[in-house]
Amino acid sequence: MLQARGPKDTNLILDEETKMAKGQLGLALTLVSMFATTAIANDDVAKNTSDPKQWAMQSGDYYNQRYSKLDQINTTNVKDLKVAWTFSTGVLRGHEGSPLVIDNVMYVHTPFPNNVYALDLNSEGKILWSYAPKQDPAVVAIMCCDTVNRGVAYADGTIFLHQADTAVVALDAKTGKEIWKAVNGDPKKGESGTAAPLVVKNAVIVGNSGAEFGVRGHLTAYDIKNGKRLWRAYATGPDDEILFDPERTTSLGKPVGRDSSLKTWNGDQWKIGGGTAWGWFSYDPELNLIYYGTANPSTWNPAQRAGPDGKPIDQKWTMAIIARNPETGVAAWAYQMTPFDEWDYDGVNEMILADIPVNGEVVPALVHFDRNGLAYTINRKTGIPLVAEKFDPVVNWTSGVDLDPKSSTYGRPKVVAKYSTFQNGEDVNVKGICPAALGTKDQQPAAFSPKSGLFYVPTNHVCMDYEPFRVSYTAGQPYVGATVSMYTAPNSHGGMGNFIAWDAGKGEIKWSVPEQFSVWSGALATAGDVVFYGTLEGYLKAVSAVDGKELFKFKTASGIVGNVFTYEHKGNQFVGVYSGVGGWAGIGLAAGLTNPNDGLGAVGGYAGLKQYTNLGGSLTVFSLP
Ligand SMILES: O=C(O)c1cc(C(=O)O)c2c(n1)C(=O)C(=O)c1cc(C(=O)O)[nH]c1-2
Repeated sequence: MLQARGPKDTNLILDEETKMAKGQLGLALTLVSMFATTAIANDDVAKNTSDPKQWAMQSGDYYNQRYSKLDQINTTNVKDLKVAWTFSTGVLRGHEGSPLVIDNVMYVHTPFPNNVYALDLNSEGKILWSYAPKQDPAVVAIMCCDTVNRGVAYADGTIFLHQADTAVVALDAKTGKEIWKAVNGDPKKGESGTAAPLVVKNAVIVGNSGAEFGVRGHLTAYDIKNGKRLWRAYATGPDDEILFDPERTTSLGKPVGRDSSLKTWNGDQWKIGGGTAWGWFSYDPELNLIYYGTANPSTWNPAQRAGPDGKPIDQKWTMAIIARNPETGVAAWAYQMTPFDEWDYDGVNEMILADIPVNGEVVPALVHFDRNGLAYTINRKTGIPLVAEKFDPVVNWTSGVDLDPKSSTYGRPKVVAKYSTFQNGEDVNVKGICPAALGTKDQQPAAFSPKSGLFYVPTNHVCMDYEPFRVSYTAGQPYVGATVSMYTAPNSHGGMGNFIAWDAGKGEIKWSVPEQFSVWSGALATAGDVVFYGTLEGYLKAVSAVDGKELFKFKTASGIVGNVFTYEHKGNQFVGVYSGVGGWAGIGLAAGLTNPNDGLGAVGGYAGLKQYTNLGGSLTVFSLP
């Protein structure tokens, strides 16, 4: 069997092909180029993530594989797992992400108010320190999809926290003392922070949230030592602000040319045009590229975003995967999945890097399960899409992606007119669109096992009715412009989710486990051939990596929207997960909403959840007896 590679080679020289022609964009790029260096990955992150006994990054490694080489827990004994210990976070609402484990210390974070705890694993989880940020609670009102936080990052003895109010804070991992704090955005304009930071070399990289408030999306790098801003790359606007080089940044293998974003917007709508970066970031040390996706264009009402001729217009670079140099921020390539979005299919889901066979040839792939229901296998060096297939058969808004390089619609999805929500500018309630706005998959990250060669994907099986309405922009106020109602995918198994295994070389589902609710928890694959995930009812489940057969389940205190992680301590393998129902799917319970159209349509769709679980906030850790 083909062995896929993990991240390695931490000190490579900048790849000639990915070096951007700096200076051509004028002063801004000349300035960012001053920060270019030749060493690449953060050595400490690379060292810690290569030790399977630790869980040193939210995604397990730079490749976002969420795979552990630990194999003490395997398909035979996983049924014997017992709760080893638990920890109450003292906070209710959605608990996303996971703790980190470095040098026998576990770093636990919470949703707003974003408390952090350091627990000493050598002293039965004794609290070494805790950090409670002071934040204006007004920020809660501008968080679209619950008060979630996807976890802290660690490098060089420092914990990096990205707070709800956008502050990026560096804490001394030994003492919890604040080292520096940077302000990344303005909550008064609707900007917030939920995404986990990524540390590459001397930079901590963070995105922003708020595309439901007309926020202009950006990705920003801060110096890990002092919090000084190194570069900022917007998703929309002039070339020197999106850090695209017209001649060297490519899309579908060709230079993007001048004003690649500006010319795809009507007037200056790009200034309130969304494209936030609130998902997961990955990094290839060899190519020296970071990868991330951008969110929806604002507003959700497509008629308000039509071009000057009243026709659809792309709104670049929202809804796109972008590969950037981590030292300069300059883009190597970009690929837009859903031009002129009409359904809120944000493109932010994780990019999993793996070298896998596609059409008989091993390629450096980036695999991305998009909200729009298509799974993309892309050459991560060139940005050329190789495979784009539906990962849920109910997806109906598109008949697929045109992958013919000679075609005038190369790289674009073919939209099924009936499910377009842009009906000649009229506000029509378009029914039966699959998937719903929260996509076939949302923030819940998938895992990849180099052993099986398969991707394990937590998915949503939900459809919607979508009725656009006119909305005017006021800073800091919702700028949504559509009423959505969500419901279980009709004519199927009756549940709102599936947990699937995916062959990304072929673009095929290998097996699929039906679930009653969307699987809003991140998966973990292990060398024990076991795959773990949590459910919204609160089960931690273990299934066989080979055929998806259920091997273990345990009902935790609250619904699970966190990501399963694993580590080893004193010779024993532990598996843990946060419980605490919430996130967009659980917003009804988390925020106490009952009107079915509230929570951007999720309240009605997931109303049944309250029969199974309740609010919580705890960590449950399992091991073999
Ligand atoms: O456009 C944005 O800025 C933005 C931010 C967030 C967020 O930060 O949590 C979500 C979304 N959009 C979104 O579209 C979405 O489906 C979503 C789900 C969740 C969640 O944590 O369950 N957050 C978000």
